[in-house]
Amino acid sequence: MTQQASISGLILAGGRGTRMGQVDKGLQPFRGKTMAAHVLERLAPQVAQVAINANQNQETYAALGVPVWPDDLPGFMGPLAGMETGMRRCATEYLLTAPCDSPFLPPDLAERLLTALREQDADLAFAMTQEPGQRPQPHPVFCLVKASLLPVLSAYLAEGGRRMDGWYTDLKAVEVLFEDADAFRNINTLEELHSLDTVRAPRLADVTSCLSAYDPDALPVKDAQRIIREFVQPVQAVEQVALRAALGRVLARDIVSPIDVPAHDNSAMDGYALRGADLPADGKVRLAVVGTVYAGKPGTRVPGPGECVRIMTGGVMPEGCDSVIPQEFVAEEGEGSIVIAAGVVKAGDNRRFAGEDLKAGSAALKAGKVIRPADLGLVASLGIAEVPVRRRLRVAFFSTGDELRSIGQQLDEGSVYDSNRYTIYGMLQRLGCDIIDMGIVRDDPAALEEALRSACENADAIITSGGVSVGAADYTKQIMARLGDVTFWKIGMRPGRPLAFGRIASNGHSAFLFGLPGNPVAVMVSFYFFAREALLRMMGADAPLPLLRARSVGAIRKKPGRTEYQRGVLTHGEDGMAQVRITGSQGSGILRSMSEANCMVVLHDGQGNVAAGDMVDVLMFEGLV
Ligand SMILES: Nc1nc2c(c(=O)[nH]1)N[C@H]1C(S)=C(S)[C@@H](COP(=O)(O)OP(=O)(O)OC[C@H]3O[C@@H](n4cnc5c(N)ncnc54)[C@H](O)[C@@H]3O)O[C@H]1N2
Ligand code: MOO
Ligand SMILES: [Mg+2]
Repeated sequence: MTQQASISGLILAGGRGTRMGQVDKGLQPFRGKTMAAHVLERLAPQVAQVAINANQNQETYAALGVPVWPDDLPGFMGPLAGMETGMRRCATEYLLTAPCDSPFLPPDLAERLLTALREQDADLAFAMTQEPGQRPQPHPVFCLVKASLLPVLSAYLAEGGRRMDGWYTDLKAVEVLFEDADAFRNINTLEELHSLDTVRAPRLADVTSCLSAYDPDALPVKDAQRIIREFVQPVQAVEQVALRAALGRVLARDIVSPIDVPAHDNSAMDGYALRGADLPADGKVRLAVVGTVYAGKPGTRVPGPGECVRIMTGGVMPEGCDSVIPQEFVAEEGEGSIVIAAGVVKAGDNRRFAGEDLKAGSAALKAGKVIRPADLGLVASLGIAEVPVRRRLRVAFFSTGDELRSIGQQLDEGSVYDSNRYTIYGMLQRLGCDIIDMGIVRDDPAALEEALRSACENADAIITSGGVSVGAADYTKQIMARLGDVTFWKIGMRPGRPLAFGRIASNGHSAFLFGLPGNPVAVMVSFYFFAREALLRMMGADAPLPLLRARSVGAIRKKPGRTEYQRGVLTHGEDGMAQVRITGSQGSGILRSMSEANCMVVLHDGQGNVAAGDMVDVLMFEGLV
């Protein structure tokens, strides 16, 4: 959907929440965030900017990253006072209001209200729904209004008017019918809020029940990936950032080109612009040179038949010219004229067309793209200074295990330095997440519970390592299961067999959880093949894992029935073909062979032993986010 540049959004959160027992409605937790955050996520993509009208807890609202405006008028006059403030303060032609307790508002609200308002030349437009067999239900708080009507509303309030549908009796208002009545549903009581929260959130069992054969103790890699993919949900919040700051971020909306690129037909060569009709069929032709065009300095002279213009690469094609002969192909360059031989260039050669790179109105970049250097250049070529990106994903992580020591601590008998927190840090950093490193957590139920709860309350996703297999001192699984909807898998793969996955909740916040196995190579493999895609999905990105094909230098032993990931080094053979050899020992605790590798060989479920010379799939580490 396109952003409506002429509309400001205003979330009405100025009430006192009497029906919710004096709590601030907009700040009530609902499916992992506040209600106001849900409304903001839905409204922001539809308008140029959003503000929140709130008369209490303003700092908490401001943390959502948008301006907070209290009522300009005193005395809690209700939603109209919020609207009045919005109309006074907004910098656009129109204001669109939505209440803070309507987390399902339609994604095309702004577009449809604006279309109706303009088509019917009205002053304001608001939503209306009609359920079968019932009266039409107007929703005047979902209202698009001309900001210039402020004096009308102010006068109504000054006379003591308070009704949402009372102030516009002398104005032209249009009602716009929306099909989905649920989209306008507001949540008035805490019970309603909680019941929706539990009823609507998908449960793991709903997802796993779609698989024809589901065995958590022997789950194929593809099934685990599918369950994870279907269960996680993207964060919705969008922020505008300066172009350079968008590198590595996920584009939230399509970038539509406002101009043709290039803007004019121009020359692809330094040479002479001419009329194709003047090119000789045989022999030679002499053309008079009547001017010079530099890039950025168009000529004024329109060459006639038998004439040409000296032109530089990028120079605007003069009117009437459709071809360019590069200067080195000109047979003779004389005083004020050139000679061209037949067959050197054809009519139309070396001319670049306006809009051949991008046409005005076409999507230059699609939402979901992770922005790379070429994309920065492309957006710059359109003259666009800021781009909408999804907010960064917050990921908390910690290691579990009593044997772990942090760098700087004494390595006493039987202990090991914690390396997983460093590999996980590196992998998350490459994905562009905001990371919260929570250190090492002891194998102690209270400590684990506290760490998981705190992670859950502060992050969108949690990554832990260790404690997900069957060991005696592992409380991790118990606590995870207690805090939410978590399942424990044995995946048909090596390394990385045990994996915990699900969602946990604490104090109204929820977060997706990836409990990765403790072994240092297993943790990386599980991250790359499960967590990576899920986190990218949560970031709103579309970034599939590209596998290459390479010839295996040696034979590889492989059991059919499970996926094996072997560390490899990819080079090029004498014939120029990609070839891969396995690094030494493949034990799942041997990090050195992971560090020496530049790729992983992926041997799929059905595959058996690989003979030297067979082709295999390979995942390159370089360039992997
Ligand atoms: N009887 C069975 N034993 C094991 C099974 C099994 O199915 N049955 N699975 C094995 C597999 S496969 C793996 S992988 C590991 C995973 O175990 P946990 O996730 O419970 O991890 P831990 O027991 O805590 O640790 C395993 C191993 O990794 C070292 N480790 C842990 N965290 C770190 C860290 N942050 N930095 C460095 N090294 C770490 C830890 O010291 C252990 O050596 O279970 C197998 N056992
Ligand atoms: O598969 Mo474990 O994950 O061998 O190390
Ligand atoms: Mg263990």
